[in-house]
Amino acid sequence: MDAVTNVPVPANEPVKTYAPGSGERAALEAKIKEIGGEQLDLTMTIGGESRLGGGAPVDVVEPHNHRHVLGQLKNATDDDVRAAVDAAREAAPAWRALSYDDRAAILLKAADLLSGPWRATLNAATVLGQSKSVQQAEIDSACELIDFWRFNVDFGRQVLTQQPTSSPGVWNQMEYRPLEGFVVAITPFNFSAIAGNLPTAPALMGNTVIWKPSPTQQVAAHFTMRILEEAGLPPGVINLVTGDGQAVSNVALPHPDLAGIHFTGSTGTFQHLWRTVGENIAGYRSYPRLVGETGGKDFVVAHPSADPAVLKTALVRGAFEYQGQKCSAASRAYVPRSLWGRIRDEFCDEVEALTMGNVAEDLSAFMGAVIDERAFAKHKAAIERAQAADSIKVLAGGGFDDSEGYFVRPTVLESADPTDEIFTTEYFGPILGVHVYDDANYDAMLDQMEGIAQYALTGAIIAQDRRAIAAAAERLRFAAGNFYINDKPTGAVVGQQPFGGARASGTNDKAGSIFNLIRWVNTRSIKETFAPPTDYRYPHMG
Ligand SMILES: NC(=O)c1ccc[n+]([C@@H]2O[C@H](COP(=O)([O-])OP(=O)(O)OC[C@H]3O[C@@H](n4cnc5c(N)ncnc54)[C@H](O)[C@@H]3O)[C@@H](O)[C@H]2O)c1
Ligand SMILES: N[C@@H](CCC=O)C(=O)O
Repeated sequence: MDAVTNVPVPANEPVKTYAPGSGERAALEAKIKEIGGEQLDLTMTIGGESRLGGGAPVDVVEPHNHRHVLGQLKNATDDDVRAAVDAAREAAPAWRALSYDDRAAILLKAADLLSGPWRATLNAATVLGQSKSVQQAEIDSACELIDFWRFNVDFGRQVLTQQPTSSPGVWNQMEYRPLEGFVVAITPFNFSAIAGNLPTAPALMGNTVIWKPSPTQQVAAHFTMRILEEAGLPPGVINLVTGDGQAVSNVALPHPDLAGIHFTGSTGTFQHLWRTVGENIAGYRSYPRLVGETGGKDFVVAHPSADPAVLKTALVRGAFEYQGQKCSAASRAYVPRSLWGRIRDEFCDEVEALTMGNVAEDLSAFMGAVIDERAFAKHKAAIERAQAADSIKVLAGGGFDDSEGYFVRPTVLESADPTDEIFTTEYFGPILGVHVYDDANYDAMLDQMEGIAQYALTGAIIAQDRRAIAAAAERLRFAAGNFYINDKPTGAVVGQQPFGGARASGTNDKAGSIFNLIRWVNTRSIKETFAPPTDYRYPHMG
């Protein structure tokens, strides 16, 4: 039974349309009604047992209708996290003793369950809990998560096949052990796919995990855990703890068996986690692997040769889909004066016309609400500052209303000062800063914008002149980990555009790729000599 197997060849999950009258739309509507009509107990799962955390309760609400409570979680306490650490350590020997194929089969089954019977549930949870439009939910909680699970199985297999050469009389092998200890996965609110990928990628490579989702993503995280259980994930392999993460910081991060952190979220939180590890560095059994994908100040650069319709579409979709709450969202644009004069009014009219509302009731809406009160306050403050600044013109949007949901209108700000904070600060909302440059200053503009923000996540060049494209690609080589030519800077697809950025945007280990999975193994080189020497003397000794 020790055959070296091939794993199924992965292909990207097709995106369903949810057109009016379609079967998938009817199934989604029914699930939205069902989940929206319940009050869920958003439990932890520790050692396979579901129970509520021991700390303060947190209501999880619909962002577009914040009086409606979807369920309640309780913050995990230090004792809860200690129990999760114990469960992860207990489950580790049996989990790593399973073959790669056995572990992979669980993720492949989870992908099939999500592609079929669980699709409407996870999409409905993402629409309700994170205020994604149906189209944005489908590309995230269905397609991207299915892709992560199927493609990672193939990428992990490729890691295992990397073997050294052997000279005559010797057999050299590379063994891929899991890390010695447990991995902590801490996940953001904005992508159900990222939340599902971060704990399962280390688990696939044989590690056991403590998973701490964002409270505002907990409804979808809750169902993700149920899918993994139905797929056969043994108890203790992934232990879900709920809440704000304080107890994880207190208990799991300084633990001697912390073997790695798999994080996606803000730059500030990642730096806090890294600092905590640094402060405890002498106490660990091994150096913890730190993998973190964080913030962005993503750009669209337009050249005078750009196709105006391509530019407008890249800006509208890139900046405002999912309310600009993608780490990849276009939040600054550099447009030549000649082109801006031609597209500005039409572009701003399109932005003003974008539909925004209760995405769970109106499946045709383009946008929903921003995630919570804190995000709303941040965006409101940024817009009010811009409205009060002489150097900034508010060209579109500028409105906000939190009476029913946390609604912020898609907003376009123009400033002649390319150092203003609208070009440097991640607002993580539907706010786009535009700087208009003189056509003759293309090169100088590239030099200025290259390093003005601390991030290097995504960026796009919109141009038809090949020399202009080449100049942007070269000068902005280190300004983005994902670079797009004549496309929006969002919407990376697993297996096609491995995703991640550098500088303050993260460790760039490219989620959903072989480079990420390599971080979750600890290699052992084995040399076997078939006819070992029996005399210590070398020929030159005579
Ligand atoms: N580069 C990427 O791939 C990528 C993808 C998605 C989101 N992001 C970034 O994520 C951010 C938005 O997500 P967010 O608001 O959920 O980020 P966040 O940093 O506020 O939270 C991320 C996670 O960290 C947890 N957390 C916060 N403080 C903690 C602490 N002291 N100890 C332990 N856990 C703690 C949160 O509860 C959450 O689970 C943006 O900056 C965005 O750019 C980056
Ligand atoms: N991978 C996603 C962004 C994830 C961050 O929020 C994209 O490419 O748009």
